[in-house]
Amino acid sequence: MAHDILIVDDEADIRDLVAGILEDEGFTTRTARNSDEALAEVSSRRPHMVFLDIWLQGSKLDGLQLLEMIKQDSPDMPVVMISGHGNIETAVAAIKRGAYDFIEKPFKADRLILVATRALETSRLKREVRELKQLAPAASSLVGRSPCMNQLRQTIERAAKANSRIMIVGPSGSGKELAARTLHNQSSRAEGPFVVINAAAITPERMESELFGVEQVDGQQPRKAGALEEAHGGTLFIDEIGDMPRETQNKIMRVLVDQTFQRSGGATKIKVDVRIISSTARNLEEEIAAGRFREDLYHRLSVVPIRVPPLSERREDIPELIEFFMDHISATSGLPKRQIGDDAMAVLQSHVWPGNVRQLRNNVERVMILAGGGPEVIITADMLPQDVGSMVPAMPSGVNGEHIMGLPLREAREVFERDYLIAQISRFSNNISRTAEFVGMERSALHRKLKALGVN
Ligand SMILES: Nc1ncnc2c1ncn2[C@@H]1O[C@H](COP(=O)(O)OP(=O)(O)OP(=O)(O)O)[C@@H](O)[C@H]1O
Repeated sequence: MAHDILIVDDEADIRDLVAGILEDEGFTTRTARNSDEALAEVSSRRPHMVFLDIWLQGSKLDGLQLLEMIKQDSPDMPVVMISGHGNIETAVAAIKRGAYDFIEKPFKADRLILVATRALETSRLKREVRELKQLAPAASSLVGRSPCMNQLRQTIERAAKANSRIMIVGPSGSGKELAARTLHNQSSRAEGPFVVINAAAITPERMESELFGVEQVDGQQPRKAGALEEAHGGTLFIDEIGDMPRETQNKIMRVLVDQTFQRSGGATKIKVDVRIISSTARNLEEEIAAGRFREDLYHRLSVVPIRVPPLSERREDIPELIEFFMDHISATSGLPKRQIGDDAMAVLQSHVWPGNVRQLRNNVERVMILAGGGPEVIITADMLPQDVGSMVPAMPSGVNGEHIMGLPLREAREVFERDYLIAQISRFSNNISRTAEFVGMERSALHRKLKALGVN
């Protein structure tokens, strides 16, 4: 669809000239002679952009006043001011009030077309960013209200304010990168860049050029800026720091001491202001003991250590995470949301989740794709991916276990009751009141039952 451009000018010659040039380029144009006509055009159908004369002789509102009216109603619509010779100061004032740019009379056709194309492109990009932000709240919010997640959020909030280096420790897929992003977003560097480098995914040979950049062999210009340079004024997140080669560890140590480094193959010292957040799923103490990681580097990087707990320590977050992922996946892929039946939720909450939140998310997506049907479909336990259902260590062994068949009924029932109750208690994170409510017993009766079954 051709872009629709409104041209507001009291001079017929200028209106015709601008309209002619833009129409030759394939734009659709409308014209207005004064502020009343302009406002009527805008309210009849919002144009994609406006060219607006600063003076507007014989009009109720002058260009600046009209600009303010338009911006109040449509803050994202680009407005380019047309200024007469010697009006530059007014044009600058217009930009301060939200105009995208200005062109000075007399102008060349090329300049007019360039300004229009850029303004429309910027407006499109802004709209896309806004839409993507709406679609992807997932990128920056830590979901979960379990005590350990609340504690993590509190620690992040405190640590974000300080400028100190942070080491985030936690198993794979538990949310270390998300925690690092949250730290960055809550810090005074939030407006600066957040650059990620994954030490496990980069070969030792490439690690230095990725971090420090590469100098052009024959000239002064850098051929490639490294992650440290890109992160200037912001945060550098080094994922899986335990996998960083020893040689690079030595170099990064030097950066930490005086915040300067040299590009690969270069001699110039580059000074940067970067906050480093690192993460590891490995036990760095063991890596230090084995001589694979520098102890002094560890102490420098781990001024504030933060632990992200595995999902198995916060099973009560699972329903909220599932809801969150369903919303997100449904918004980004168009798949309908589903309802999770009680039996399926019990299995999902009892599963060990070695791949943590990432694995949970992938399984939610798999279920949404494979379930078929619409939002009315209720996911039952037998519809879950097989490896989820079969890897539930806390599920009653009496249900599928063979040994139950060798027991008399009374003892088999005891085995079942014990395993069933242990599984439910673990699912509710050892909260007896919530377990009692779910299994349909009084709290005191559940206590007595557990005592009789020998469960502590
Ligand atoms: N608390 C949470 N709330 C919402 N989404 C989460 C949460 N934790 C993790 N995720 C999501 O799970 C996925 C994995 O998280 P992330 O990449 O942060 O984990 P990680 O610990 O850095 O993993 P790795 O060790 O493999 O690098 C991401 O899609 C992330 O958005």
